[in-house]
Amino acid sequence: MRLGRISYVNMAPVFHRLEYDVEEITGVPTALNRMLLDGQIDVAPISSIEYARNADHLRLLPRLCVSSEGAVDSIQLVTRLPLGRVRSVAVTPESATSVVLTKVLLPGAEIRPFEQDADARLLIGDAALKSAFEDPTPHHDLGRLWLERTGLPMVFAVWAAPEPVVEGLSDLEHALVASVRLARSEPEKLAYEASARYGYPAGFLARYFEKLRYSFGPRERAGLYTFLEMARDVGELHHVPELRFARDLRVPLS
Ligand SMILES: C=C(O[C@@H]1C=C(C(=O)O)C=C[C@H]1O)C(=O)O
Repeated sequence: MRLGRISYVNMAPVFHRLEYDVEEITGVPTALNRMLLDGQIDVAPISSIEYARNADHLRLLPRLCVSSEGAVDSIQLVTRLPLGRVRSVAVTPESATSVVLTKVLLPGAEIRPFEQDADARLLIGDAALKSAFEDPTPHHDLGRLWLERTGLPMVFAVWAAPEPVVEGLSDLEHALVASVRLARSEPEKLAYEASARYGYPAGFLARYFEKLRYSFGPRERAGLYTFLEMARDVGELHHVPELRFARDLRVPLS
């Protein structure tokens, strides 16, 4: 099975002790989004907005997502201006969901390619973590702004598989969930190993992993639907799809 892996430290808990035979295909979110839709990967964590745009031929893993309830640390809008005065945002090419989240939260701002000058810059993943750690310019955490606006968690990524789904998908999901559980039960080991691999201080990473959520429960699903409705309202989605899960395929047709 070809399994996508986001090239950021946010995947460390999911792959902490993954006991399943997979070929790992690593990339930034927009690269994994494209590879999954092109059929080069069997299952991957992809940007939640990209799932919604292609929901009619994808199935979701029901137990996993990448979300936060409040500050996430790794999705940052960096600007010297007060947010209310930001008229343009240069966005990282690695993100799909957070670009739309920026449009939802700052509907008046123009979105520009990363290379261009703008009032603010949108960073995600390890670049956002590093910037929040090193750059004294004010950073606005989009997970926190989303919670203040809606009272809900923000779902950045979901695990999706193209239909017909690859065999063994629910066993893989079980193995991913077991890895996250084990990671949660030994947070120091997780933080030290992730620190050795990704190069951030272990204590800093331990705090980061506490903010990230991987279980895809009712509150996360409510947060996702709310985000998709708001994405539709700003013209970034034609319609809000039903969330269709891989598990549903097990129900016998009769
Ligand atoms: C929390 C994160 O969420 C990421 C944000 C994504 C996006 O904006 O499209 C996609 C995948 C997630 O890994 C992060 O990587 O920092």
